[in-house]
Amino acid sequence: MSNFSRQMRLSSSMIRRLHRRDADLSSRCFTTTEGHRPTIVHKRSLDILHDPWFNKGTSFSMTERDRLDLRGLLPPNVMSTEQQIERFMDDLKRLAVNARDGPFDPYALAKWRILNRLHDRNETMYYKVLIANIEEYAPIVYTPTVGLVCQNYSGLFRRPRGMYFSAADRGEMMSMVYNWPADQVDMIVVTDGSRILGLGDLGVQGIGIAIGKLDLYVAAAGINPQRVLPVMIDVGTNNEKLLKDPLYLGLQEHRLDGDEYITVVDEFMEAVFTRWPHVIVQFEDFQSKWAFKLLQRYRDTYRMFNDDVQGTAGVAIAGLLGAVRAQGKPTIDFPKQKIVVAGAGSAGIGVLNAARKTMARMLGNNESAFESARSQFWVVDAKGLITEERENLDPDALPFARKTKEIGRQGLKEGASLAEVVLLSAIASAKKMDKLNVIRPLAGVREVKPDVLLGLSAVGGLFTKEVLEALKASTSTRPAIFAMSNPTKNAECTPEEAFSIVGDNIIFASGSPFNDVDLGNGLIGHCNQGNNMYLFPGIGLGTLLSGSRVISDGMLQAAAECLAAYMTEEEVFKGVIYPSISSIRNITKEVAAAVVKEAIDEDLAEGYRDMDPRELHKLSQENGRVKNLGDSTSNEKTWLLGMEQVEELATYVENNMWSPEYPTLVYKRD
Ligand SMILES: NC(=O)c1ccc[n+]([C@@H]2O[C@H](COP(=O)([O-])OP(=O)(O)OC[C@H]3O[C@@H](n4cnc5c(N)ncnc54)[C@H](O)[C@@H]3O)[C@@H](O)[C@H]2O)c1
Ligand SMILES: O=C(O)C[C@H](O)C(=O)O
Ligand SMILES: [Mg+2]
Repeated sequence: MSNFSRQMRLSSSMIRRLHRRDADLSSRCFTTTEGHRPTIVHKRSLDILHDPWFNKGTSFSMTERDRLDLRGLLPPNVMSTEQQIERFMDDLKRLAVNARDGPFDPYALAKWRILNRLHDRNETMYYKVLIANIEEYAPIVYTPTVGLVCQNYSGLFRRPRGMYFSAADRGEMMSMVYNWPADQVDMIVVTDGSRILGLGDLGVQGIGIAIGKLDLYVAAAGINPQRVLPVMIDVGTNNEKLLKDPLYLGLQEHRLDGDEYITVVDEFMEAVFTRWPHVIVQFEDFQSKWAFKLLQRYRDTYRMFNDDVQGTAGVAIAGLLGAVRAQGKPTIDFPKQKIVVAGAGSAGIGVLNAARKTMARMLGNNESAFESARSQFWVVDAKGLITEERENLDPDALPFARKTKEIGRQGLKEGASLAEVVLLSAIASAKKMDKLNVIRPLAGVREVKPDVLLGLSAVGGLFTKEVLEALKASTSTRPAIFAMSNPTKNAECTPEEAFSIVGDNIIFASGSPFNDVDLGNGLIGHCNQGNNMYLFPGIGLGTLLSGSRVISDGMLQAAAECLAAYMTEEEVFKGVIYPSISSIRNITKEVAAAVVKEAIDEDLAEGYRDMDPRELHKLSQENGRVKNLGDSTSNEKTWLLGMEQVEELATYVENNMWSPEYPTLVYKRD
């Protein structure tokens, strides 16, 4: 029996519940003076939802949803009209509240609503506005405002966007997927809402993040908006507030777990790849417990990747290499960097694995190189420093657990606080440097510190004054602070705090956008945005245009290298380690070209539309890219800055990017 047919067995209690609710609602809400006489409609599916005469939004009963091909096009919870009005009124009143995230924009949510209405009315115009003003509006349609949107989604929900596959749809997904009106879908971003940015479990409301990511796919990667599909897999929520909220739009059950959970996601994958065999699925904001498992489960069979694990890793590597260059050192000095990472979830572990691999490759790519690279990291999670003494240690974090022997020598212990680790890892690194006869000022232990402090903890303000003070005593010529957690209020520290406490000469990056800091005397403390938005659109586009069946480690590595090489020496020296978002379309084009090139080199490229693999191969031969990161003889020239342009491929990519222009329309009878 296939996975799919195994799931044909619906949860009967769930069905009974939904039908009971249907019956209640239809008797409550739709008895009019016209009695029960039905209205004949000549439309189905989205055409009904987009027609103000017939649309009932979340009030369509389950039987109507089935009859009118609406299943999956609405959040699963059927609402009464009273509930719909209550949601609307709550939202209307919320306008009076200063709805903002972070200190910047008190009108962020209002701007989102206006843009969203334009999105509903006229997609071409919406993307024209977004692309032309990407610096101003990316923070509205994407991080950080998208976090606020997800938190308030029940109130903000108007016209549905995307598809909802719920636990109650088990056994139905293969047919439901045909309710989506587009015959071609290139990109799906799917979430189960279990870890939305740093805001935790937001259940069905997490659909907002899939919508925001796909907005960037259209704006940055030029994916045709008619071929993107945001998806919410609603397997319930463990958010007690949402479970009790009568206006919540999702399934009000605790999350499915174990095999039950996996069979739902399996069925979804089977359904979408059956209807759209060439689609690419980006997994987004799954709690780490599932993020790694699902990635391992699907990555060799399907065209998929996990943005939080793999996209973030690439962006972090590019930034870490930028920080090395900003110190005036060659990138091959990266393996000497001492890095403290706060957060060992899907993002933190993704970054650690990629950084360790990159170091090991630079050191010769053998076992001792891997071992040596391991000792460059100190990892702190909610329970403090991770060591091999930790009980029930997550297997994904195990490779980074410090050894008992080492921590004894370093004066550290299992569970040591972040401030202790920042201070004491610095001492350890000083001792090692001493042994290596590297001259470092050792006047007092506080004089030495790690080179990098990187936060992916989702804990706002984690880099306290004490932690930053500890970092201040660094011997690094230019310590780097990556406060990568989102949204704004979850950032581990602000750039103001970092520059004012640690000093003007630091490198600073944050996941959400902050303004640069005026350091006085005409000096600017640059705030970089270290966000996976610089990579995921190019990874998706490159995969699409190469026609690769899978997304290999090499393709991800090529994307990261391309981003790292994007910045000039002059820029990194000024502390600018990531590009401006205003050039995101160009960056994405370059990243996509690098991904296509790698797919060709690995013999994975199967072509796209008229471009067959042979043609692609010819294009990539036009001018090759020197790629030498893994070479033990690599030096600055052959790695990174020796990366040649893949111009022909970049032109191929550019020619396949959609731009928002009105097409001429003509009418043709079916
Ligand atoms: N900038 C980016 O591009 C980017 C990309 C992915 C994730 N993120 C952000 O990173 C954060 C984490 O994402 P995730 O998927 O890894 O989440 P997660 O829930 O899987 O992991 C969070 C980790 O932080 C640890 N943690 C909690 N409290 C801590 C504390 N006081 N000190 C140290 N560690 C602590 C937890 O133990 C866990 O290991 C989120 O805020 C997310 O928005 C940013
Ligand atoms: O969504 C973002 O802004 C980045 C990242 O995917 C996150 O989960 O925080
Ligand atoms: Mg994410």
